Amino acid sequence: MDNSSVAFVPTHGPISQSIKNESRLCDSCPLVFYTSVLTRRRDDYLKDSKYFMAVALLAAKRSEDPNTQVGACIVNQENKIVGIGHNQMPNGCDGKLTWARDRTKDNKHLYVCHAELNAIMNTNGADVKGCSMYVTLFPCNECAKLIIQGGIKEVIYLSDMYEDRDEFKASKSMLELVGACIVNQENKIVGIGHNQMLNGYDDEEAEDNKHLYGEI
Ligand SMILES: O=c1[nH]c(=O)n([C@H]2C[C@H](O)[C@@H](COP(=O)(O)O)O2)cc1CO
Repeated sequence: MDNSSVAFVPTHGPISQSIKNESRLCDSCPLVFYTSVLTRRRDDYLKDSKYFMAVALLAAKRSEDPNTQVGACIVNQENKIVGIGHNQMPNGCDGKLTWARDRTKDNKHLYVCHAELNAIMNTNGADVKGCSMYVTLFPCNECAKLIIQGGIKEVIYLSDMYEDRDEFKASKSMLELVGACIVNQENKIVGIGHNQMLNGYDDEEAEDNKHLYGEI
């Protein structure tokens, strides 16, 4: 028998009990030969887009912001993660600056480094050109500039809670100017791909590929 396609499962424990009917005992060892279930590819594995957004969500958990935690995960064209970031105070300023929101006084917005900026800075020298960014909150106008100038081809985001604000309208305009928009109204995940970097990735294709972003 070709052992490369066979999984061994101990005869004791709940799993062996549940599969016994489909199994036969090995003559020479106290293991159950189990060939029919554990050699099949499972369908319920974490797909790429969900995994990368989950990484962004996990990164967000590291943020000390008392109001909004944001995470970002940059993925290259080989589907490898090249940068992860969350919103945080600049290095060395931790605990020394206010997290207050009120813009009329000393406030966090003057200091905080956004998740997108940190993800780009955390790439350890990797080029972000042609990469995709998974981010838990739609990028502001300043982050959109970084994304565009860095050559990131696609932004996939979860929340668009500040969509009515001017910074976010400006951000969307800039990203739309350089790319194609993919909208999945149902689960609020939207991708914006930069046309010139996606080689013929047009609106129709984008529409067809909506399913790629799935549910998170
Ligand atoms: O794209 C973003 N990325 C990002 O990291 N942030 C950070 C800055 C703040 O720490 C926090 C937003 O705070 P608030 O929701 O209280 O205004 O999220 C905010 C945005 C959107 O402005």
